[in-house]
Amino acid sequence: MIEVKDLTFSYGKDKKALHGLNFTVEDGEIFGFLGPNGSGKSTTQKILTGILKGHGGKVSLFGQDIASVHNREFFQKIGVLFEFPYLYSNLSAVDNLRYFSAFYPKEQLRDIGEVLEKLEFKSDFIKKPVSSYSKGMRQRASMARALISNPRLLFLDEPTSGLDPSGAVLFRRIIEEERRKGTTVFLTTHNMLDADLLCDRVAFLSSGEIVALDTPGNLKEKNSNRHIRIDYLYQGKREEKVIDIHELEAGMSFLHDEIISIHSQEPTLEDMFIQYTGRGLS
Ligand SMILES: Nc1ncnc2c1ncn2[C@@H]1O[C@H](COP(=O)(O)OP(=O)(O)OP(=O)(O)O)[C@@H](O)[C@H]1O
Repeated sequence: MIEVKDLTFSYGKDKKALHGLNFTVEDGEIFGFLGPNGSGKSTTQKILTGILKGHGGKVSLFGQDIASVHNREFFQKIGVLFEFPYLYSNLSAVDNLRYFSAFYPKEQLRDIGEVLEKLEFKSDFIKKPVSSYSKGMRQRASMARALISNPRLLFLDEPTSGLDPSGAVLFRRIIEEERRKGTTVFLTTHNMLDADLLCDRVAFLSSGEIVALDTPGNLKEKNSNRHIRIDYLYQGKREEKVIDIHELEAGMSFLHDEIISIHSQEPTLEDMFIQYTGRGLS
């Protein structure tokens, strides 16, 4: 679906933002693109969606080189939810969606009411201007804009930002539903939970370079120290012990009266990111 080969980009003469990225995103995959501020995520996303011109290397979407496509049909297959505001703030959610729907063939469109309902959009706000919405309602309207055209490829930038926990769960469910339908998703995020729960594979970006690319499970497993923490009671006192997972096969060979809990100390995706890049995600 997406093929990126030796992708470079410079802002002006001396500001090199991307240093030769190589990756592919398969059809129907949720691909996570993770990196701290300034690592080059937006630059990559803008190149992939045709907003930013003048890159080096090759970027193909749907088997076509992005540098040589100019037709509307190509971009009609793409849906985007970007962080910068791209809704008309003086229009309501419905009027925004009606306006943007006009750019797509009728048979491709979803029903505006159904999409807003799926996103649990509060009905009192449907006709109020976007400028009066909370961040969460704005995010729902933006997601509706991304989904209204039934895209085959979705670019989502921080989709759960500004949502409360139940809103984030709802959005993750919707993104998974899209995957089940066969939609390919390119997800840019700082949110490690989203990346871990949703992504088939993730790329870690640092200073314009991909420093790791694999499934979240493999990234954690490859680097796991395979330790287990045991909390237990001995002679009326609470104690804690960290043992290697293989020691467990010999049983609980230390003195104890009662085991309280056992936790595997698997690294998180964020631990892995820090290990690969030496930096956190903020
Ligand atoms: N318009 C611009 N002019 C000059 N330099 C830019 C411009 N936009 C981005 N850069 C630089 O390019 C590099 C990559 O920036 P980019 O915005 O792609 O990073 P990012 O990972 O998306 O960061 P964030 O998480 O803050 O959005 C940074 O060093 C940034 O300062």
